[in-house]
Amino acid sequence: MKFGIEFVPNEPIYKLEYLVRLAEDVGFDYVWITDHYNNKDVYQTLAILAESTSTIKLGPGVTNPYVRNPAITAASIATLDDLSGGRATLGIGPGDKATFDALGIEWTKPVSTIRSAVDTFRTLLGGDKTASGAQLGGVKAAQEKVPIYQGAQGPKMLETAGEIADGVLINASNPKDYGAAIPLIEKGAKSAGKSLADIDVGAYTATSIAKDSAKAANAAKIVVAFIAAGSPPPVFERHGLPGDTGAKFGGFLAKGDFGGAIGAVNDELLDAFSVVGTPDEFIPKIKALEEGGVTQFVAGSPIGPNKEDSIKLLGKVISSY
Ligand SMILES: C[C@H](OP(=O)(O)OC[C@@H](O)[C@@H](O)[C@@H](O)Cn1c2nc(=O)[nH]c(=O)c-2cc2ccc(O)cc21)C(=O)N[C@@H](CCC(=O)N[C@@H](CCC(=O)O)C(=O)O)C(=O)O
Repeated sequence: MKFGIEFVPNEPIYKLEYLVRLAEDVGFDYVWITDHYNNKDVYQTLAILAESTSTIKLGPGVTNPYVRNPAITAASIATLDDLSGGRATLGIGPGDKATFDALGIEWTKPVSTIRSAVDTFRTLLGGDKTASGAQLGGVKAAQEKVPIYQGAQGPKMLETAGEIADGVLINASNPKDYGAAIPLIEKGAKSAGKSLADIDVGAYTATSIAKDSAKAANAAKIVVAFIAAGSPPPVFERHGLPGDTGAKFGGFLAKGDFGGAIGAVNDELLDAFSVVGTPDEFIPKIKALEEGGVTQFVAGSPIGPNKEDSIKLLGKVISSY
């Protein structure tokens, strides 16, 4: 099992730099930096992280092909790869509606747009010219092939990821979600003459680890409330949750009733939408994901009540895994 960690670049860069160096020291293999227009710029953040680390692989987790032209993303990734001595990875997803509404960008044909963007990345990062004549001249990726991961949830996106990407990052924390996703990824891989073994299946989980189980659970509740509010009905069905779960949490959050939302998160919801607990409680949960076909466990927000302590505890999990 590989281990990744996710950070949202919305805190002082020196703090993020410290936490990522700590993650590298305790044994994480990947760091993924989220990309939303209203946070710090993902590539400037990654450049700083590249300078202050030496082994951890790093990249956007995930950017999208709408806010930046794919050729600009390819140049940014080639620059990151150059800066980091060949440690760049590229996480690409269809982006989210809230972003495009706020920026007045039309969100059309996400599957075809991702497909075309990945084709452009592979052409430019490989040093070739696109059909429209774009070519990277002043910057070249350090490594032969920058791995491209696709952020995906929907069935078509999952199948596309299996077909065209080297890895997939799935916003899900429970083995039941991978039971549904993996056959689609495998179908896509096979359609491209690959096998599931060629795809790094990343579980982009809502993680919260602490020495005290209850404190770990409490730190995850608000994140679980947002995930529940944004999940489609088939997900609730898969987890045996009431069909109105999304509307219930959507209602709390729309009113700004975060206390009500947190109070309504029970153990069933925590189990469905997060990985929480003490280090000893974490190991069997990661094992269950691995048995379900996950090959990279990504510790996503909130990570725990105290990020620094939780990264150290995750280091214990990694070293004993
Ligand atoms: C578009 C959407 O795909 P999805 O994979 O479910 O998208 C949900 C999320 O993955 C997407 O919003 C991501 O960008 C969210 N996301 C992030 N989004 C961000 O904006 N920033 C981030 O940092 C970020 C991180 C992240 C990490 C992991 C992860 O899994 C997702 C992450 C969807 O609806 N897909 C459906 C329908 C696809 C569709 O629209 N099909 C049409 C059009 C087909 C065509 O495009 O040609 C059709 O069939 O006609 C499907 O896959 O079946």
